[in-house]
Amino acid sequence: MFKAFIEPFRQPRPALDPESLRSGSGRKPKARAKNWSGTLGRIWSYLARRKVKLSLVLLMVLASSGLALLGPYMVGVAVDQFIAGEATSSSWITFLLGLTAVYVLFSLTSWLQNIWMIEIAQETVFRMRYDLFSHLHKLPIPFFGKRQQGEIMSRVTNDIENVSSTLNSSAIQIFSSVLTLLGTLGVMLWLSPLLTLLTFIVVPLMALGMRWITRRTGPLFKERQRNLGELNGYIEETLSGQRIIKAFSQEERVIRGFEERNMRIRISAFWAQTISGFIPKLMNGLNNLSFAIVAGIGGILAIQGSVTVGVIIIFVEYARQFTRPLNDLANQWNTLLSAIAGAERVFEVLDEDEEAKDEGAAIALDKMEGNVRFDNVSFGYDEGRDILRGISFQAKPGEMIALVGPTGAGKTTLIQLLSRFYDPTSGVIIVDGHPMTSIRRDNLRSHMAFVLQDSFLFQGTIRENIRFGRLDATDEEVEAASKLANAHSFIMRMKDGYDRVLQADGSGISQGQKQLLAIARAILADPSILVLDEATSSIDTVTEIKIQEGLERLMQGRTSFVIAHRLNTIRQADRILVLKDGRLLEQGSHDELLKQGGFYSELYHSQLRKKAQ
Ligand SMILES: Nc1ncnc2c1ncn2[C@@H]1O[C@H](COP(=O)(O)OP(=O)(O)OP(=O)(O)O)[C@@H](O)[C@H]1O
Repeated sequence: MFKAFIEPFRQPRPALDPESLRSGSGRKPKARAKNWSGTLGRIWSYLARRKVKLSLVLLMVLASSGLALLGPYMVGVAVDQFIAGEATSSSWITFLLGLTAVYVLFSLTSWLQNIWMIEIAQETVFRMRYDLFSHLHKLPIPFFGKRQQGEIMSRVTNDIENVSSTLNSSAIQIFSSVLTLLGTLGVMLWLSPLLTLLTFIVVPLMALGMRWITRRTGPLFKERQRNLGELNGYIEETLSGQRIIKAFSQEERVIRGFEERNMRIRISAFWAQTISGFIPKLMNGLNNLSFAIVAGIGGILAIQGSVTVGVIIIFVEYARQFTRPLNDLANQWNTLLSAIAGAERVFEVLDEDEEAKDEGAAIALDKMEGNVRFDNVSFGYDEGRDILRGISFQAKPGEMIALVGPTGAGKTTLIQLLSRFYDPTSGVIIVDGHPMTSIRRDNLRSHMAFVLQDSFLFQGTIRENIRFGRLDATDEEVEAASKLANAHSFIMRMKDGYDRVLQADGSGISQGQKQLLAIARAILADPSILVLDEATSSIDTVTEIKIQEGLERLMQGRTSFVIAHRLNTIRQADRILVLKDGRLLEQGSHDELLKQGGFYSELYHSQLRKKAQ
């Protein structure tokens, strides 16, 4: 009967998760935090926004930990009263009602602490995620140039998720485990120091046993993780390279490769789990040993009269109870470390300097003529290594400027400066008579549009993708732009027409069609300065003519910078800038440059020869 009341307090002992044993007693943190206190302080600054609720949570944790101790204690006291013959029917009823109240309150306080903490944790990560995402969009382009996209993604998703799950459960669990351990120890010492010593006699054995096992399973789990990582990489690689695999009939070989890797996981996982499977058995065995010691020696002490039966019952229950927080602590500790390391990685990004603010007196131009002058401009991504050297040229409004040169010459870099993703290390870029740095970035970019080789499409309808050029454009304007871009007819042939949903990776639409959409988008944006990156990939002649027509319409009346790969497409350019090793080697019209008989003429003739072959 008493047992029925005690049970609710005895939370199911978590069988140690073999996964968590990879690094000893808990999940191995991916990285250790470098600045513990600083990071904790910053997490606190988020949590502190909900001080009142947080205080309530702490109060509930205190209450539930206390109630978890009170239950077994009341049972012990009642047993002593019963043995001493002091129990009356009214004291029984009081006891039963009291125990029921303790049980109900325990559940209530545990429930409240959980839901309030989840609320606080979710709000905290909501804000962190928001801060991180909005900060990411204020960071300058060089930040992205130096990092892998996947790595940044992992900070917004995995690292934040790590903080979230730790705040949700681990933080409370660690706090309540410490409280329960200290409380249990305190009450036990107060009741009987000797029985306390006997109860805890098995703890060093548990620690030694765990160490012995985890030292063996740790490397096995690591190996399994490595094998798993290898398998995941293999799956990703073979799925993305599916066309090539099929084209070269390599399916069998790929499946054999998978089988080998799959088998390696099977073997390492078998040993890791078999050996770590001993842990719950060991814990159980030692727990029972502790139980037997307390019951045996406690029984002798009870016969001698130095402790009561009630005290033994309390000890037996507490002894069963204290392994839970011990296990919890072991399990949660590394999760906590990993979350702090995750939070640190999030704060690292938050500490990155935003794109420099525009100068106080920065101006916004209502209209841009498109007059661009580079005046002795030099630039390098890394200090001391110039990529562009002393570039000077002028583009008058409406002119078409072509950039040519071998790969790595600096054509894209020049465009990056024009868009002010980077600033020159020396020299100045003048737009419509104003140094570029004195024009507000957003204003400058609003007068520009880009049609790049690999035009980016968002997941959404064709209409939405075109409207990205000007968000307030009407449906009619979107269609008019598409007609000018030569995109309308292929859109209308598609199922759902303008409402056809495109995938972010651009699947379901050809490279040429993507270019036509990008041209429509740029026409809609109606920019003064255009940047075109000519497609290198082969596109069928009909589409190429369409693209060319669309581009010509787009370029009319705008200053255009065209990165050209096929020299015959830029013969009509007003000026061709020939770049080589970051220097402006030659500039002039097609005919002028051919007459000069320099590098351009060499390039042009070599392309002609290749075509003829
Ligand atoms: N983010 C970057 N950080 C450091 N170096 C870079 C970066 N981007 C480009 N570079 C280097 O700058 C040089 C010029 O590159 P850029 O992309 O401007 O050449 P490009 O003329 O456009 O070449 P391509 O025709 O192949 O596109 C190259 O040596 C390249 O390695």
